[in-house]
Amino acid sequence: MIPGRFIAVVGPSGVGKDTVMEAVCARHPEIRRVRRVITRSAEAGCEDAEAVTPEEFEAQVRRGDFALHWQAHGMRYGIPASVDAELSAGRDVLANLSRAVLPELEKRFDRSMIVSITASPQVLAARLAARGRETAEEQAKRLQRADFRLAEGLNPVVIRNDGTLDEAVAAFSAALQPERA
Ligand SMILES: Nc1ncnc2c1ncn2[C@@H]1O[C@H](COP(=O)(O)OP(=O)(O)O)[C@@H](O)[C@H]1O
Ligand SMILES: O=P(O)(O)OC[C@H]1O[C@H](OP(=O)(O)OP(=O)(O)O)[C@H](O)[C@@H]1O
Repeated sequence: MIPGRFIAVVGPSGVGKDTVMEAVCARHPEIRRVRRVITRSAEAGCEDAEAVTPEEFEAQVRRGDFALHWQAHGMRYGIPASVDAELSAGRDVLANLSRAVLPELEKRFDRSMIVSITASPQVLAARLAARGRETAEEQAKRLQRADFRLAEGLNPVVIRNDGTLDEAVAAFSAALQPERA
């Protein structure tokens, strides 16, 4: 059985990662979206993640429950190691990762793919304001991190999402095809 791919979606806050991933999963029901574990209160109106306290998160780290984990925006994020079972069954999985954790990605999974979603700084600012999930100060902090450079040697598929969502999803779907042909 060929293992599935870990498809990592990355990009600056507000670029549309969650939105694009939701649309891609709707178009490709065979791809599983990973349910992340985050020390963020569930009511923050975000993706369907498992909300835990920092203490619970640390306990899971110590138990080796995560395939990947990282800190960002004053929170901790984890990819459950249970993702290995999906991959071993030949299913592709999709998750939003920090750009900083990508070097670990390729070491941890036999087959991985990086999709880097981009948009102009003006679009990012407008989208974060429209989303209204963070305070103005938090939005400014996220915008400062917008041009974080990916590590050398990675080979991301780059998809622009400053047009319509359908255009970005079509490009994402096309990027998946060669492996799925
Ligand atoms: N192509 C698009 N056109 C217009 N609005 C978009 C587009 N993609 C995403 N959005 C909106 O931009 C905001 C940020 O999208 P989101 O998926 O939360 O970004 P991220 O997960 O990268 O932070 C949301 O309000 C979303 O509805
Ligand atoms: O290191 P970076 O590549 O800048 O990413 C920082 C964080 O932003 C994303 O999380 P989240 O989806 O909670 O934030 P977002 O919706 O604002 O992108 C991503 O999963 C990281 O945890």
